[in-house]
Amino acid sequence: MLLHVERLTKRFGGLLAVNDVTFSVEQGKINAIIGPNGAGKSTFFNLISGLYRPTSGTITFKGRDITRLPANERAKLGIARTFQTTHLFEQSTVIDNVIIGHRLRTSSNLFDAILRTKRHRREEQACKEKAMEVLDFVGLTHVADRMVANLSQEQKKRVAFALALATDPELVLLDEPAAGINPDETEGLEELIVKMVEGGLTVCLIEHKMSMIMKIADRIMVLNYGEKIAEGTPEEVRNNEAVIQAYLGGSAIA
Ligand SMILES: Nc1ncnc2c1ncn2[C@@H]1O[C@H](COP(=O)(O)OP(=O)(O)OP(=O)(O)O)[C@@H](O)[C@H]1O
Repeated sequence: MLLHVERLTKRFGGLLAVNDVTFSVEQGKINAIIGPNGAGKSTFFNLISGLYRPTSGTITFKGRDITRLPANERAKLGIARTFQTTHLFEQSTVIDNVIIGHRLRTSSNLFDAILRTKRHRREEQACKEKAMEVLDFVGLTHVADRMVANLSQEQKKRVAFALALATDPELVLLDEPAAGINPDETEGLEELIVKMVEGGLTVCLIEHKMSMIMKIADRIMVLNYGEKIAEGTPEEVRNNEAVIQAYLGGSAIA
C-alpha cells in the first residue's frame, strides 16, 4: 500500500472529528472517502496532507512515518492535494496559475529570483514546460492564455487538477472534485480521474456525488461522526446496513 493511517484521531476541544481511524490507500487505485455532512472527511484529508496534526495515531507514506512532517515536506515526498477553485487567481491566465503554483514549490529562492540567476532561469523554463505538459494532460492547452475568470466551473476544476499534477505527485488527494458542476461536466472529470490512475497515479478523493463514486471508485471508506463504519468495494458499501442507516434509509446512495 502507498499510504497507511493507523488509529488516527483528531480532537477539536470536546469533539472527536476523526476517531481512531485505520485506513490504507492502495497504489494505482481510486480510493474514495464518503460520509454524511460533518462526518470528518475534510479533517481526515487535512491530516493526510499535513494541514492538521493528529491528536494521536500515525501516517505512513511509502513506508516512512510522515505523521510529524509539515505539508510542504509531504508535497516533496509526492503527496499533492487539490484546493477549491476559489484558491485560483481569477485575474491571471491559466498557464500563469499553474506556473505560480509550481514555482511556489520549487527550490530557487528570492535572491535567485531578483538577480535572475542561471538557476532561476533554468527553473523558470522547466516550470513553463511542466505547466504546458500538465495542461495538455487535463485538456486545457487551448485555453492556456485565457484568464481564469473567463473559464467554466468545470475548466476551473481542471486547472486545480493541473496545479496538483505539476508537482509530479504519486498520490493526489481530490477534495470534492465534482462539487458545483453539472452532470455532463461530471462525466468529463470522471474520465480525467480514471486517466490519472491509468497514467500511474494513485487517487484518494472525497466526494458527495454518489453516482460518481459508485462508478469510478475501486475502494470506499465510509466515515460517520468521525468513525470508520464501513470499507469495501462500491457494491459492498452500497449494501452495508450501517451505511444505509447513516444515510437515512439509503436514498443518498441509491
Ligand atoms: N478547525 C475546526 N475546529 C473545530 N471543529 C472543527 C474544525 N474543523 C472541523 N470541525 C468539526 O469537525 C467535524 C468534522 O468536520 P469535517 O469538515 O471534517 O466533516 P466533513 O465530513 O468534511 O463535512 P462536509 O461533508 O460537510 O464537508 C464537524 O463537526 C466540524 O464542525
